Amino acid sequence: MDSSVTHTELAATAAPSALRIPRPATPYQGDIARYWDGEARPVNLRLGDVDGLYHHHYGIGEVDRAALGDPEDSTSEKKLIAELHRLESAQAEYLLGHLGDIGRDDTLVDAGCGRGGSMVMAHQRFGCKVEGVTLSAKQADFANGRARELRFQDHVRARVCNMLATPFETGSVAGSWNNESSMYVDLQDLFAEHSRILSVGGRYVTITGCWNPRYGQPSKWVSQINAHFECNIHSRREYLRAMADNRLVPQTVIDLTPDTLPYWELRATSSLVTGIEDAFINSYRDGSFQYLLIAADRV
Ligand SMILES: C[S@@+](CC[C@H](N)C(=O)[O-])C[C@H]1O[C@@H](n2cnc3c(N)ncnc32)[C@H](O)[C@@H]1O
Ligand SMILES: CC(C)=CCC/C(C)=C/COP(=O)(O)OP(=O)(O)O
Ligand SMILES: [Mg+2]
Repeated sequence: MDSSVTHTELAATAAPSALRIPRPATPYQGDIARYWDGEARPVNLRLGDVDGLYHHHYGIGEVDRAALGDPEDSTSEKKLIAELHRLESAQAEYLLGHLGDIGRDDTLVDAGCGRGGSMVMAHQRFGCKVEGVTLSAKQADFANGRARELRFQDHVRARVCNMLATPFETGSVAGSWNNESSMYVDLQDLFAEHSRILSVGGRYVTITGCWNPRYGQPSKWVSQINAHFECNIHSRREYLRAMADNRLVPQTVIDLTPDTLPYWELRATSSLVTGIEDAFINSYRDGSFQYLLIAADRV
């Protein structure tokens, strides 16, 4: 990304989203739309400024200590931001790697697309069309602005739309995903809509935080995360039950909890902390909260 163009300038150039729904379906969705319309955390914008891929999800993988250099060095903050961003982009690549064989003529759907970083990565990886939906007009405008910047606008499009009621034709989608966005909706409703738009044999993937039924009930840390993001974290059991009820049969379930802890431990040392780091670290460590990838086939 041209380093002279930062997110602020870019957002100013984004044309109004041409695709808006009249209003959210529930008062809660109106609150979530306002949350994301108002979100401008440095931890998200400074990381996205590294290369123009703006994420609202967390990282996985080992920290590259060599890339961090000397903590006393004047460039250490910049290197730390780049490393956190690398881990967040690695998470998106990992999700995309579980979509299976996607061709250039296929369509993918990013359900809860944020500022569109994963959509750009999906188009770069598969050459296909990528449709994104978000409740936030600001996020849709930003994502479409980035797509124009990259001249991807013919293949990457975000719209303001409820992921539970999308305009996509039944059976028209080869792959779809929720990247840290399933905790804002009812899972039966969510998987019914993914099952509708996916072709038979299509692939659904989610990376999500979920509370661990072995712990018993949501821990206080999980409650803190819910309050911080105004979301409603589901249990691992609910995911698998709602998928099975909607013709989505898990092909892979991977516990990424050990893989995301290094990201959180590094983030907790940065100047970009938001105050939620301890809740994630403590809940991952005490086993009450898990970070999962689930890939399922539409049968
Ligand atoms: C934590 S962000 C994740 C964004 C993106 N998946 C990423 O990985 O960067 C959650 C996203 O879910 C979207 N969202 C929440 N509820 C939604 C709904 N009912 N319909 C569409 N989008 C929704 C929000 O607008 C936001 O873009
Ligand atoms: C795993 C769970 C439960 C995630 C909840 C959804 C969420 C808000 C993700 C990160 O968004 P963000 O990147 O905007 O958050 P932050 O500001 O903390 O980086
Ligand atoms: Mg973030």
